[in-house]
Amino acid sequence: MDKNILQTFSLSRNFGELKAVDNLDLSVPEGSIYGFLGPNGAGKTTTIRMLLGLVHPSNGQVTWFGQPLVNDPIGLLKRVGSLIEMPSYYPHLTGFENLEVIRRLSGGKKNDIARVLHLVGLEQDANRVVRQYSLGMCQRLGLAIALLNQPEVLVLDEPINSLDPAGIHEMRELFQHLQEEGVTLFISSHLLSEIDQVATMIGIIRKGKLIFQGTPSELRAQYPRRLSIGTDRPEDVSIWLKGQGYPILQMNNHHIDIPIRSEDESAKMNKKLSIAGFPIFETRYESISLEGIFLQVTSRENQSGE
Ligand SMILES: Nc1ncnc2c1ncn2[C@@H]1O[C@H](COP(=O)(O)OP(=O)(O)OP(=O)(O)O)[C@@H](O)[C@H]1O
Repeated sequence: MDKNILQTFSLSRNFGELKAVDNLDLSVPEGSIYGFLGPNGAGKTTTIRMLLGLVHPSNGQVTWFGQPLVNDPIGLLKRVGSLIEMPSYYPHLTGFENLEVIRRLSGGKKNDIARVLHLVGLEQDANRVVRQYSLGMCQRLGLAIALLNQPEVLVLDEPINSLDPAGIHEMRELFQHLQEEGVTLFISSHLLSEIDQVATMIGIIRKGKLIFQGTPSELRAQYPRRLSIGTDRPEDVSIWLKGQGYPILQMNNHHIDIPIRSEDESAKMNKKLSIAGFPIFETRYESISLEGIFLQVTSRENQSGE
């Protein structure tokens, strides 16, 4: 897992005044499932387009398999499969026939189709027309197309977006299956919860900048705890907390959760709440979910930023 299959060095892209991607240094280890995370508009798609040579960087560079993309884009990208947006299929043709069209165009081998249908678990439905496919099945067909030329890496932009919970679950299992088959996966998402169970590496971007890169356990270790505050006046308390610079992780009729880094910070917060005179019936200092951490990291950047 030490070798990096993909790296970027100070990768940047400006659109006029906007720094859509700002000095990004990504390292994607071979064999990993890399979760590339960020809120909407953070710059994920622009980054992915640069990785695939579809958009020119304003600065910096991309290396695939240790070689600069610009040196041999065709040769290097042959080894990379991608799914950026839902491909347009022929709805009146079957899944198999849609794959056959692409295979012929790309000059692949006939038995490649059976291989990819098996990989994505679409064998049973291969002979149904695509207009009868669910969204999840369409996504899997897209993956099958991306896998046709036996890529060593798959780059997927928001592949789980808008799938139902069962579809999300199936897609996660598929990612793990592909990883077991030796494929490295680079997957973007705006929701950590979609891929936190399968990602072996996480990169988080916010406003074009990389604000975290590491394993899920490193992320967890960096942002370990939250304070759950019990109160009958959650609205007032949340306004006050925001004024103190705290993002709200979660709020309901009786509790507000905020991120807290240490017991000391927790004790200070207890004191401040009491001085402010809010009716607090309990405070609990507890573990935080990865999703909570993601919200914390991205919203903290939001406050300290522009
Ligand atoms: N061709 C373009 N011209 C001008 N601005 C652009 C262009 N493409 C992207 N942007 C801007 O760059 C920023 C990053 O967009 P990008 O699509 O990369 O983000 P994203 O993280 O993929 O978000 P989403 O998940 O919403 O697609 C946004 O502010 C977007 O409006």
